[in-house]
Amino acid sequence: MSQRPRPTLVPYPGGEQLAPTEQLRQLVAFALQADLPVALWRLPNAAHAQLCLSFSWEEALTGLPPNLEASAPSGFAFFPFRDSDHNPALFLPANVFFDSGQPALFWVNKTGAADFRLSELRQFLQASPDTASLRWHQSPQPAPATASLEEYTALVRRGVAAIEQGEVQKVVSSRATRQLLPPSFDALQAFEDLQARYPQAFVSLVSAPGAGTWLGATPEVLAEVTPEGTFRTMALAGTQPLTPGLTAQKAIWRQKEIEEQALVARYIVSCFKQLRLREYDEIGPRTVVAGELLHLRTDFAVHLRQVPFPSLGTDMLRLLHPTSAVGGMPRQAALDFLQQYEGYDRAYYSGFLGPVNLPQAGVARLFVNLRCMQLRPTEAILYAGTGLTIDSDPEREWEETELKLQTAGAVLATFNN
Ligand SMILES: C=C(O[C@H]1C=CC=C(C(=O)O)[C@@H]1O)C(=O)O
Repeated sequence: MSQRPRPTLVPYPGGEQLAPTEQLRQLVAFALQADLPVALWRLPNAAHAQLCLSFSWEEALTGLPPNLEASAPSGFAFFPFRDSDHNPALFLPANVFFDSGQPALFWVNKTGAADFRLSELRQFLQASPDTASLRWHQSPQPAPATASLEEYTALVRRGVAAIEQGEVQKVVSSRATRQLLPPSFDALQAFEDLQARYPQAFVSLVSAPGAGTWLGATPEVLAEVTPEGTFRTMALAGTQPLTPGLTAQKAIWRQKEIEEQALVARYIVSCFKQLRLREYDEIGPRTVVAGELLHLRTDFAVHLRQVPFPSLGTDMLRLLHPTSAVGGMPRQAALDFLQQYEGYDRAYYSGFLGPVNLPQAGVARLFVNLRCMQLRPTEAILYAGTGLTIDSDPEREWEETELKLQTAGAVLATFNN
């Protein structure tokens, strides 16, 4: 990978007359009509959305998890659950970066075809383009198989049997479901809606040739390197609905969820051990709210300036994905089980995504792609999974997927009204 080029700040043509959401729409419209990849996101608890646009799709095909060091290229990582020709691992180089909190300008990173594309982009923006209908990228893969209640509960029973037989300790089964898009559906409006609904989530909308278009609001950090030089990750597992009157403080957890989450925490500790790192902070497990759900979460932090592990973020990322919150334990046995029995292609669901060195060098924010949907021209494919343990009840696991599907799915209903 090439070194980080220095960004140039460019005034946004006619930006002062436009709302930032309209500017985002224009930049997306440019990317889509030029067949280029684009990513939009809003960080947890942040006020503004950001955008990364690449001037070349070929350059986005990396095949490798991103490098998180400050000297590495800046861009947006979009990684599948399983890297394959069907679902390529992407790293969208940040040829253009736009922060809707600073709408007068955008950044340009000059690599490859940048000069030519930049003048094309300027002309496009100056011409006040019609952005009413956008042709989002569509995955070349067929829509995945969807599991009925009977099929999913059979998968859960199989998972429990594999645990009983000692083949795996925990496995996270999942399913997809298809829902027709309301005629008035608008992906950018849905992206806005998710931001308003879930201020603490990482909200994203990614559209790339070969991968299709994905929208989601995830609560799970996979790997972060903060501006203060701290590496962070979390063990998030165990689910119960946030029913009226219930609060995080009052939640009571069953043995099943406690064990399920403890396995994820133990897996993270085993990754630190593999790297021979002993100095880490561990806080939790605590109950946290994620939309209409509660989870158990343990937070891990490493102060990078106090330990001799300069590439810890990159090394941990390679060890963590896919974590036992989306695959299982032991990792390979759980992944083999899923490959054999899950019966559909997860694609980018339970992969990871987020900005790296963007906008600030040395800062990376990567999240597990949960509570998400794939958008196709007339339908949305929604995805959800549940961690199984020896005590799993199949119908209850189905119910849990139904609840998780509603997190992102809630935005579809707003277009029906
Ligand atoms: C796999 C998902 O959630 C994971 C994260 C939190 C809680 C989980 C659980 O309780 O099973 C899952 O491990 C999903 O949302 O599809």
